[in-house]
This record gives sequence, structure tokens and C-alpha cells, in this order.
Amino acid sequence: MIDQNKIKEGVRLLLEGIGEDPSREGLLETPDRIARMYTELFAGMEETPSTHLSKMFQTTNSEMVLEKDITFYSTCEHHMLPFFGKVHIAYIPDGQVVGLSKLARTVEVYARRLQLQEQLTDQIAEALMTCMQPKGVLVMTEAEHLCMTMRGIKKPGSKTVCLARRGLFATDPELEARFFRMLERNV
Ligand SMILES: Nc1nc2c(ncn2[C@@H]2O[C@H](COP(=O)(O)OP(=O)(O)OP(=O)(O)O)[C@@H](O)[C@H]2O)c(=O)[nH]1
Ligand SMILES: [Zn+2]
Repeated sequence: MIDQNKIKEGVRLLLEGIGEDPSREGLLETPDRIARMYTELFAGMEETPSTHLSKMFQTTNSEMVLEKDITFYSTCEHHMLPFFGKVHIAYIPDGQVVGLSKLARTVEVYARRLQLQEQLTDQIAEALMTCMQPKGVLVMTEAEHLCMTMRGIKKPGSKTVCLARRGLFATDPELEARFFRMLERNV
């Protein structure tokens, strides 16, 4: 459970730490706002993907399904700064498919936590494999990390790309190549 009182207490300490006065007018409501914001940004900690992936629809189509350009915002666990970008999800159905929105909902469950991009990518793939039992899953994430751009090494525009391959996508290079062709062709 998210403890809003602890967050507020922590934010007051942070403000004091940077030499601010938490009791000045402009900052009075800031701890409360941040507590509400963190409750939203970390809502995924209280969710599981199976809630969204339990309803399936039967299909005779056994071709790859690609849901591309799913926007996500997550928070890096090292600096607690945002990283954000796109997720592309492909899977090969084994007689059943999920509602398209449920793929994006699965992304949200894992993005709304403190994360590493590699782990986020893996967790989405793993959840889809476990809950949907398709023949294969490929998840690709492309993201910009504010900890790389607004601080530290300061490299604006740099992107991190991660992949997670499961089932047929891990064993069939032709299938993986088809994923990249479908992605590039804006199909
Ligand atoms: N692998 C991985 N690294 C990440 C991710 N987000 C941030 N990082 C990196 O985490 C590392 C933390 O390195 P540290 O040396 O412990 O911390 P730091 O001194 O703040 O590092 P700098 O960013 O180099 O200033 C940095 O290299 C970040 O670029 C992520 O999603 N995946
Ligand atoms: Zn970071």
C-alpha cells in the first residue's frame, strides 16, 4: 500500500535538504501534491497483469499480431526521474487473442513502478506468455531517460532500445525479421 503520509514527510525533508522553506506559501501544498502524484505514478505496484489478461477471444487467425507505438511513461529506479517512449508488442496467437487495449494496460501495470527499462521489457513479455499462452511474444521498448539527458552525462536525444523475445520469436530468426519488417512498414 502506498503510504501518502510517509511521502509527504519525505518531501518536506527533501525541501529542507535543498535549502528551501517548506512553510513558504508556494510550497505549502507541494508535499500533498507529490503524494497524490506518486500514488498515480506508482499505481502499478498495486496491480497484476492477470486482471487485464484473463478474458480471451477465440480466433482462427494464427498470424502475428503487432500493437505498435504504445506510449509509456515510467520512472527510473536509480534516480527517480522519468524515462518515456514507445512499446511495440507482437505475439503469435495459439487459437485465442486478447482485447487490444489489454496489451496497453499490461504496459501500464509495469511502467507505473520504479523500473529499469530492461526489466520493464522482460516483465511485459513474461506476463503475456504466462497469461495468454501464445506461441511467441516479442516486446521492444524505445525510450529517453531524463537521467541521461537533463543531468549527469547530459546527452539529449539519446535513446535506449530493449528487446525481450519468448517462444517462437526466440527460436525463429525469420519470424523476428518479419517483426522488424512490419514495424518499419508502418503496417
Ligand atoms: N541498465 C539500465 N541503466 C539505467 C537505467 N536507467 C538509468 N540507468 C543507469 O543507471 C546508472 C547508475 O549509475 P551510478 O554510477 O550508480 O549512478 P550515477 O553516479 O548517478 O551515474 P551517472 O548517470 O553516470 O552520473 C547510470 O549509468 C544510468 O544511466 C535503465 O533503465 N537501465
Ligand atoms: Zn536514472
